Amino acid sequence: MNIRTDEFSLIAKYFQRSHGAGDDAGSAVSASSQNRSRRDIAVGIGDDAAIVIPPTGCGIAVTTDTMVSGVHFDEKVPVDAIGHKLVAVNLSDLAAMGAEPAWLSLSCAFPSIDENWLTAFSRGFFAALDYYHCELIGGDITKGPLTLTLTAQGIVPAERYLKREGAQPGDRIYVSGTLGDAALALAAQQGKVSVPPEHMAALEKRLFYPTPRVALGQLLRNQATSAIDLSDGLLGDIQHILVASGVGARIQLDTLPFSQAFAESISGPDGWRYQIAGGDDYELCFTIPESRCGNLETLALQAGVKVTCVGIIDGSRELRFFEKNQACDIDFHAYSHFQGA
Ligand SMILES: Nc1ncnc2c1ncn2[C@@H]1O[C@H](COP(=O)(O)OP(=O)(O)OP(=O)(O)O)[C@@H](O)[C@H]1O
Ligand SMILES: Cc1ncc(C[n+]2csc(CCOP(=O)(O)O)c2C)c(N)n1
Ligand SMILES: [Mg+2]
Repeated sequence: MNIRTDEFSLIAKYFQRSHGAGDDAGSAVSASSQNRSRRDIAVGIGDDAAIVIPPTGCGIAVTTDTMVSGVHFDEKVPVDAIGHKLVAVNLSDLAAMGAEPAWLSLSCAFPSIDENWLTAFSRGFFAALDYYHCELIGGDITKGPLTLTLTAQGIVPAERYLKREGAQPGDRIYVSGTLGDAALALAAQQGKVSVPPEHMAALEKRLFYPTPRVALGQLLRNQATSAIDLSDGLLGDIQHILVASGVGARIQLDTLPFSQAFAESISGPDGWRYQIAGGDDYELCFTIPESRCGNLETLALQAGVKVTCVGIIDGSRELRFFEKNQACDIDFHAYSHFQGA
């Protein structure tokens, strides 16, 4: 008797680990015999809920991010990149807490079943998941407008997680990597700005395949006083640190890190809009006492990314921007879903 409905065969074919993404659903094995890469999963896909066994003395960081067609991606995005980015944006939030990614749950709404789309999506999704040694432990599939929601759980030693709260006057403000590439790529795709064609691929790579700063986040557990990941743009996201910590900040716009492709595409004040207000960077912003800055850049490079000091925390409770120590007025806003709605 064939007891499968369409949803179950889709799960078996595209989301159940042991089958490999895109394999034939007919080769399904029971959930209990899955070859899981993690030993801390007692019950994975296939039961009413998953059961995970966290290490003793650790906290679990839990985060959720949704990606909606037309809002977070459009037809210009390669489908495997949608899978990659869904993992990356969630792991970026875990990185900002100093957590080690572990278990993921995926909820999907599909308007119809497109097997080519599912094959490409699951390829990007599982490649990212394997890279970060995470496991998909469950999810949900329904019919509806294309919407993908991932819940990620990560392990963090109790009391050693990072928070938005904790920045102190005098702390230096750092960002990882470079800012603005993804937002510039999106603006170029939308015809709002023109970019030299030879740089478009490098900029789009940052939009399509962001890199969550997972190793850096864990390294900062012993160093940073506060941290956040940059999804809406530094201008908006740093405000969350300032409000949570009850402090202010001065940012030096001329110190914001940029890629070569960005520098050769746009410069000066025109670029700041993309660097601080475009969003989609998925870099970390964190604060650290000056006394701990000495070997920070070397440590960060060991974690695979450069970090750059872009400002200082003060007691003003205001966010102010400077260019070469001259105050600058900023008349734009970070990314917001309901702006003007
Ligand atoms: N619908 C909701 N119900 C309860 N809490 C929510 C809801 N939406 C967001 N939050 C919580 O509000 C806080 C800020 O959420 P937000 O989605 O802005 O996080 P973020 O990390 O700044 O952005 P991103 O969505 O890019 O990860 C988080 O603690 C989040 O868990
Ligand atoms: C087609 C398309 N339109 C707009 C954007 C830009 N964008 C969408 S959501 C978001 C902030 C983070 O989202 P959230 O706060 O929901 O995590 C940004 C910067 C995009 N990437 N693709
Ligand atoms: Mg975040």
